[in-house]
Amino acid sequence: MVVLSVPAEVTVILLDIEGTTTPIAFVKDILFPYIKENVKEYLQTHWEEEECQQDVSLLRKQAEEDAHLDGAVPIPEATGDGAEDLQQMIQAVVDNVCWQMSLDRKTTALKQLQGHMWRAAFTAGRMKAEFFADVVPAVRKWRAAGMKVYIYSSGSVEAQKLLFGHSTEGDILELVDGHFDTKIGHKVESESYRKIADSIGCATSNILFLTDVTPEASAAEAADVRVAVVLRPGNAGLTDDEKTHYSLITSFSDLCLPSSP
Ligand SMILES: CSCCC(=O)C(=O)COP(=O)(O)O
Ligand SMILES: [Mg+2]
Repeated sequence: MVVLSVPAEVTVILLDIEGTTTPIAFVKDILFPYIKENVKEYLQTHWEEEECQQDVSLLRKQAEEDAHLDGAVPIPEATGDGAEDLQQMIQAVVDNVCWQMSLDRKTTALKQLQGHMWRAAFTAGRMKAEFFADVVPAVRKWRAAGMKVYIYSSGSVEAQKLLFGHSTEGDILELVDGHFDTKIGHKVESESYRKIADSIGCATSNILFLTDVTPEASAAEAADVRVAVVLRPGNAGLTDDEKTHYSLITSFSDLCLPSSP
């Protein structure tokens, strides 16, 4: 059943991942536990590698910014003083990552490390990303109708590509015209949506953003982006005011493009 007519000026559909294309349960029960269970071993194995050192530097910088927060975990600078010092530092990174994850923080530092850790699991075929059944058919239809489809997730661009490249629907990366993450700005800040429009080369009013998170919808709307809030099994409930204010869909097939019958 069609419940939302896409405004004629919309040429770009911008998709959130968790709670929109992909069940929250997949992220919370599979992706995130993988990090918590493997972060220590990952750091011990990859510590000497340039990529891992860059991840640790970014986490340390984030920890400095977070110093004022309750329960924040500092990451000391390396003293180069033996194996014990190294193990202490690795433990501090582990504790910092677990603390950030306990708050479901969306920092670029955390998301970058997570993306690098998931790479091994996805490329080895040990993990496949789940997508709601309506997602792939709808995206194919939108693209056939001339729409561009972009992703904007707090998950790093690298992690996004892993999910789309290794999904239960196969490699569906080719269905996406481009990816944005928190490097362009946070999803609850309107400026991020203006920058995304600039980067795509369109007006914000040409974009329809689909998300499950109302503070993200509100930030996008303030930037004159068209918005629909996606209701999926397992998503957080909406207040009555939010239900009245936002266009709501429960499936991508609820969207009717201007030229659709
Ligand atoms: C795309 S990586 C996995 C999901 C993730 O880490 C995350 O933070 C999801 O954020 P979203 O903005 O897609 O809700
Ligand atoms: Mg989401």
